[in-house]
Amino acid sequence: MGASSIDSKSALIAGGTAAVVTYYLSKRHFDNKTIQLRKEKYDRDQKERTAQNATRQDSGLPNGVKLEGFQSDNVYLQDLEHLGKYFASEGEGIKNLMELGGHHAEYNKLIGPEECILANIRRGPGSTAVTRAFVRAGPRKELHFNPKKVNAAIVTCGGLCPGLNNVIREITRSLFYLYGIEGKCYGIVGGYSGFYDPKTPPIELTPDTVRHIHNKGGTMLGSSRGGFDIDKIVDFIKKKDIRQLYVIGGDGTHRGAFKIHETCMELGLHVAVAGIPKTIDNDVDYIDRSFGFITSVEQAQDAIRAAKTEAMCNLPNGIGIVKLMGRSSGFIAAHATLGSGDVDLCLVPEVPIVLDGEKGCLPHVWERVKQKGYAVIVVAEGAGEELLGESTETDASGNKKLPMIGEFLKSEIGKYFKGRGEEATVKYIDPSYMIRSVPANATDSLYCMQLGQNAVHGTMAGYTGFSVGLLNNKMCLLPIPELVATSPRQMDARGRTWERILGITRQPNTVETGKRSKTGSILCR
Ligand SMILES: Nc1ncnc2c1ncn2[C@@H]1O[C@H](COP(=O)(O)OP(=O)(O)O)[C@@H](O)[C@H]1O
Ligand SMILES: O=P(O)(O)OC[C@H]1O[C@](O)(COP(=O)(O)O)[C@@H](O)[C@@H]1O
Ligand SMILES: [Mg+2]
Repeated sequence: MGASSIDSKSALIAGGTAAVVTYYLSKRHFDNKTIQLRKEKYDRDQKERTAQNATRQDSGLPNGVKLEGFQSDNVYLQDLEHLGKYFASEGEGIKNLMELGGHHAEYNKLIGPEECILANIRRGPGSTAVTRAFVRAGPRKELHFNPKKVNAAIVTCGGLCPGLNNVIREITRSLFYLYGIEGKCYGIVGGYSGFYDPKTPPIELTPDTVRHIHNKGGTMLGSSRGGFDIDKIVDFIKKKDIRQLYVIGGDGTHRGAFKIHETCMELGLHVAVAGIPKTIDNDVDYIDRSFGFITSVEQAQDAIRAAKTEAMCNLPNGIGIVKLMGRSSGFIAAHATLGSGDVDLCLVPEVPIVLDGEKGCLPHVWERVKQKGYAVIVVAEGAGEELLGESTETDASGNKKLPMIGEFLKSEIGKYFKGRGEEATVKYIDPSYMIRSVPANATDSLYCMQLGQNAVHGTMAGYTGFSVGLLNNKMCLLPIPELVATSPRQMDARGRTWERILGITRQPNTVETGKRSKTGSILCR
């Protein structure tokens, strides 16, 4: 293949007429000239996107391309990277199994271009009705990949979360059963380092090997922090001829996934990278909630019930403290408090802790104990940094280590009661790892199933650099850079959730006037 025909093809692709070009891309890897041209086009696209977004933001409009034909809204569809811009489709002429009927229902709906999910569904008097929108998830008529040629890999990274196995299972089953891939599906063992660590070689995933895993907590693949070596990861992708990579993890993992996507594009590797947001902290922005979150809230309520029993039965002045996970956001603590209805004090990273005085939490606890004989406290692990100071230590992924807020509270409550001439009987419960290592409940199992299937629909259609999630209760595909830009998200300390907490616990509100939460996503509730 001569350089001139490569040039003319690239020019045609750049001109948007890729469909009429007869491609030579039967070869898996490309010569340097092709790679350079593709990289240049990718860089140009990126620059253009950034410039357009900056202009839109300056004029107060959301990012994305304005969709015409919407009667009552100005809808700006978020740009999603599609491999068809840089590579020929390998799926031409192959019918989507969804369309073929057979054991798939014929009434399956195939998603058309420009079908989208509106990000902002709130409207009020005088609303300007301008909204961003995300690509609707689901099976497409056009396949980008030929299932015969697809090798895939799945990796789980970061902390555990209920539902990881369900997602692994559903991706695997969708690849083999919905699309009939004929290549291999590799399970990368122990997080990103499993791409290259000889001590943890990949395993082969098939519908048989994943058959029973959805009933178990944890991840059959194992997970880890740290250990992201882009060159070695890409070496694996090349060596095993991987076309689709599924990365299950939180904000850190997604940053890594996007680097893999960008590197693949720069090297001319025909690979779709999909993320599936995993975080029991629920701190990935935009999505309604992350999988496993509801299960962990449910588990947290068992701990709160235990704390209440301990507090009620241990005299004098019984107080139960439950510490829950939530590094920079208190979603688990807040939702467990709301669901339980038995909590007298809820402390989260988004709202400063005041110990004493008019707005102090210690006098509040004293009051509640005096009123009903006991009190229950829920505290998120990341709360109270303003009191205890920020740690300079980090874990292998660079996440800050957290001060011992639970133990600190226990000691301060003891001192406060002593200061007022009484003993407090404080029972401290830290159920963290018991909460995130359980199997997914029914709601999360259903969610994981949808996530797994839609991740595969997305890659099969040729989308890349995307993540999948529920937005306003509809499944959609989100560009990873958007997702990580405002993650980890926090609760809005002036929002409805915190207002409800104050209603339930009747604790003093310590949110400073005028203070906004750190992340400002319009969707952060
Ligand atoms: N900015 C980043 N770029 C590349 N990889 C990253 C980045 N941040 C984290 N990672 C990798 O992602 C994995 C999980 O990250 P971590 O922060 O521990 O969990 P989570 O993805 O749940 O936030 C780790 O292997 C870590 O090395
Ligand atoms: O002890 P580990 O395994 O590092 O996990 C603790 C952390 O994991 C989490 O549950 C989730 O963190 P990630 O979403 O970053 O994986 C945090 O709430 C908690 O601080
Ligand atoms: Mg994280």
